[in-house]
Amino acid sequence: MASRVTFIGAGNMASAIIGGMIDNGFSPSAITATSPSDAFLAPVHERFGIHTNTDNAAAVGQADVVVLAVKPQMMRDVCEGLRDVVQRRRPLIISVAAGLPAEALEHWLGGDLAVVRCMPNTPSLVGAGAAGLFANANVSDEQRRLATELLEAVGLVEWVEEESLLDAVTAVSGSGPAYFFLMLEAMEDAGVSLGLPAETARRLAMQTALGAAKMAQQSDKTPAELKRNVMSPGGTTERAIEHLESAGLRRIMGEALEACAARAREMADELGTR
Ligand SMILES: NC(=O)C1=CN([C@@H]2O[C@H](COP(=O)(O)OP(=O)(O)OC[C@H]3O[C@@H](n4cnc5c(N)ncnc54)[C@H](O)[C@@H]3O)[C@@H](O)[C@H]2O)C=CC1
Ligand SMILES: O=C(O)[C@@H]1CCC=N1
Repeated sequence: MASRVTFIGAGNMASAIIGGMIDNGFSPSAITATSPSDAFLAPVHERFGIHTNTDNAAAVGQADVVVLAVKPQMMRDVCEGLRDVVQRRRPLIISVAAGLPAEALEHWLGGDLAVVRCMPNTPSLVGAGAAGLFANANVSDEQRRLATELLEAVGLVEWVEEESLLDAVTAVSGSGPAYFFLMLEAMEDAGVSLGLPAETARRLAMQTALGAAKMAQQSDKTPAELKRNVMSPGGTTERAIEHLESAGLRRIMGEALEACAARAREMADELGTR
């Protein structure tokens, strides 16, 4: 891709996307990341060989795409500091911040801009990300293709046509890796309680998660059917699944994802954008 991409912020999410882009053949020389402190920038420069800059506006001066990857609480100040250069240059803006509406970002950046809101996740770092994207009315088909190309370099891209659905995407896939990491922790602990060495239990749990996800992706059966195929009548899996169901796992997952989406809405309210 010939486009020059500047990341404002060089933390977990920016590093995950940058790493995935480079693994997928994007040129490090077309990527710049910014942060107020060199302490954050030195590791990403060493790791990825990209340009770095402590001056956000200078880094945006050459960019075709600007990825806003700072904490939501900092976004307003960051955007207002970029207003002049963004209005001159008019790059495609892609925000990965949870909660913040495209309209607020556009307003803070001076108005009338093409803004894509993206909710990615950290497995982007290993090329297995999942991102939900929403485009405001100013985004052209060409810019949609550009955003798709950029995010597809690090995984699955799903566009949503209603912005409010990004809160649901946050609940399922944005925060989702943490639920599976929790599950891995719990399965390792349970394996250790049953006598396995911790490393063995961890490797078995990780490979099982990977295998189950791959099977679910590749099979034309639903997860419910695949689950039933593991459950021999009167066997071991049936006993474990009965326990999870009667302990309310489905209800707990539903409540957890609802709490997650509610927090995304609350964050937007706290930042005075709704
Ligand atoms: N961590 C995750 O799994 C996900 C995070 N997000 C979103 O990504 C965004 C970033 O989150 P993380 O990467 O986890 O945070 P982080 O704390 O790891 O990174 C934030 C970065 O912003 C930099 N920064 C702070 N002030 C700045 C400024 N004035 N100018 C330029 N850079 C500045 C920091 O130095 C740091 O490099 C958030 O808005 C979050 O909602 C979205 C999806 C998943
Ligand atoms: O926890 C958070 O707020 C961010 C957004 C989605 C994943 N991490």
